Amino acid sequence: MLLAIDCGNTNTVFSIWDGTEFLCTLRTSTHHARTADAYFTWFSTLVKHYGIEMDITDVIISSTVPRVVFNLRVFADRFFGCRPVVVGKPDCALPVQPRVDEGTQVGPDRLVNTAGAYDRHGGDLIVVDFGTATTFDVVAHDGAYVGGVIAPGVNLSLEALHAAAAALPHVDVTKPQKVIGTNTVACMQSGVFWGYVGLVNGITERIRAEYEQPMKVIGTGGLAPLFAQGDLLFDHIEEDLTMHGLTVIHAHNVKG
Ligand SMILES: Nc1ncnc2c1ncn2[C@@H]1O[C@H](COP(=O)(O)OP(=O)(O)OP(=O)(O)O)[C@@H](O)[C@H]1O
Ligand SMILES: CC(C)(CO)[C@@H](O)C(=O)NCCC(=O)O
Ligand SMILES: [K+]
Repeated sequence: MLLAIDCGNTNTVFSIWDGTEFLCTLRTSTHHARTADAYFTWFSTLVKHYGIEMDITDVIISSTVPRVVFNLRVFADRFFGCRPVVVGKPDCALPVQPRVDEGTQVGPDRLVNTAGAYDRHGGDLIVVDFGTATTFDVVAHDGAYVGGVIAPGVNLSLEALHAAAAALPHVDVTKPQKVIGTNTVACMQSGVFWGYVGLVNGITERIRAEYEQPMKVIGTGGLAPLFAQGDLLFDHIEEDLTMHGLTVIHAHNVKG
């Protein structure tokens, strides 16, 4: 069985893949100081809770936070006796090499999303991921990552408003009843919700114009379904896209 680990700047997600389906998906906050033993205590407790027969032989890691990789390597080695595949490291092969400016370190999560989306949909795609940042990844006809867009994340924008303006409270993102807010919270929610609907619409439209080929738009990340309520933003929404991409890259490395 494969353990796929996706470390974002905010959350780290573990998923167990038995070759056919994901048996469970576990989420914790990302902390570089968490030790291998702490990961295992948390992980084994939840796996037992869900009654899963744990038989992990392989581990693959994608991390946008370089510092967490050390303890995750120790975790894989100590508890599963394996050397993990780490996306973005020289010894991890990608199905297709990215085509970007020399010296650019593309976020591993974007490479993983690219591999997962190309496997399911073929090329000429825009993948929109609502994580700590909102990213747009352009996937070429042959499955290469060829660039994209990085915008501030939804929760980050709300936090920035709260942090910078004394009278603005902390609010959660949601679809507001009306565009014209009649209280502070409703005004902030409208700004963020309709602002991001406009951002996604505007950027995908401009990417399409620049790319000059028909493209499909795939939404992923926890907030994709919420924003899809605002407009026809996506051709598909796939919450497990990053995890799927990890299984694709792992299979590519085992085979290679
Ligand atoms: N299934 C879900 N339904 C509703 N909200 C979700 C779901 N999964 C995650 N979220 C919320 O959506 C937001 C985005 O989650 P997501 O996992 O896509 O990115 P993140 O963990 O915030 O960022 P990163 O991956 O960069 O660490 C988070 O606030 C999270 O709490
Ligand atoms: C943009 C984020 C933070 C999104 O998780 C991540 O992909 C990252 O750190 N990227 C590095 C820069 C780049 O992708 O061009
Ligand atoms: K993510």
